[in-house]
Amino acid sequence: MSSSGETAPLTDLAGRVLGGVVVACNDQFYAEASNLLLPYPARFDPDAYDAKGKVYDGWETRRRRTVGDDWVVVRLAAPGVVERIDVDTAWFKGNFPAAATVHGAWLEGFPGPNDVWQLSEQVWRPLAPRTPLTGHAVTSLPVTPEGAPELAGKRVSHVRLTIHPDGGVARLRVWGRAVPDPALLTGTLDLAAAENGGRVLGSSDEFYGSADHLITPGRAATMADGWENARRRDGGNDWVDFELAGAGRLRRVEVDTTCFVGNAPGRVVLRGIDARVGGSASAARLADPASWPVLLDLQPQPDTRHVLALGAVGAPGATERPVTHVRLEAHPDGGMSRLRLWGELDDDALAAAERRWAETAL
Ligand SMILES: NC(=O)NC(NC(N)=O)C(=O)[O-]
Repeated sequence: MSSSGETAPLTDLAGRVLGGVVVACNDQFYAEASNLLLPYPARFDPDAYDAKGKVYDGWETRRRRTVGDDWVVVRLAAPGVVERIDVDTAWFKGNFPAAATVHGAWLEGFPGPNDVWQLSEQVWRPLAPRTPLTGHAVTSLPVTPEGAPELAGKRVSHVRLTIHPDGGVARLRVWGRAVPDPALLTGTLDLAAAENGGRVLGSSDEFYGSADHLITPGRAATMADGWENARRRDGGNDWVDFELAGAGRLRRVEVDTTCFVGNAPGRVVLRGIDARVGGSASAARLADPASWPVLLDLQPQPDTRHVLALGAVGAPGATERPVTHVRLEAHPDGGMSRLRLWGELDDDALAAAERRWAETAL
């Protein structure tokens, strides 16, 4: 899922689909903290009760009878610079927290729940100051130099949401830009993958499913886990634009229509450009993706993972030209579960990733 604010689209770095995970929390008596990261909007069944009480789709702690606050720690799917945090109290109307505070930390390795409990308070730096919440509403907490004097513009691996003093939160979204470890960007990798720094810049239509799903890890379990537009009736075609992890040459392409049985595209076209080339003309070229050179023109099968050597089936020269941006066209419409663009970063793109890693270190 991406969020387009006033700037370029952001990635939900905590999202479960991408690989975010709850590492620890101090209480989840009524409802499990892992629900915070689910991709779909919180559900509510007015008649659902269990042995503990009302069933909620979110994280809910018990009513505190001691001084203190409740907290949850989330490992981000990819390290990144956080720009905004959304705290969604959907359906928590008489039991939402009075306020929330968010901290971030850079934690090496893969600390487990016991490690997190033992962390010194000093490792947690403010990301968003204490902010009042309201019931059944999303409160957006921007990360600003004032509210996050140490972390604005810096990468974190974990965030901690503190609720004051207790209550329920349906969803937590941590919007930002992934900053992958450059040590993981060598060799042949998926240059479109969100965890490698690729992102969706825009799409024609996400009526049934987010285009961000195309670049998440693993394979789709159901059609809900893919990109799906509505049936198109105007003679045009649907599309998704991607910015890659950096400039690179593509070798292999994976066009995965798994789970799209009666609604896969009739034809898939991939186009790509190197936005670094062309000087002042490059902005105009970037703005006109329908004119980018074709890399691949394919008639895919439904419900099939097509793994293709671009040198063999792609357009002439498709593996020779570096690309920074790719457009996926679905003709005339239709859904897909994943798009993988395997290749190598150019030396200068890898050097840029190394600089970004260094600049964003705390
Ligand atoms: N009706 C409720 O939601 N009550 C309590 N919560 C649950 N889950 O039952 C509470 O105290 O917040």
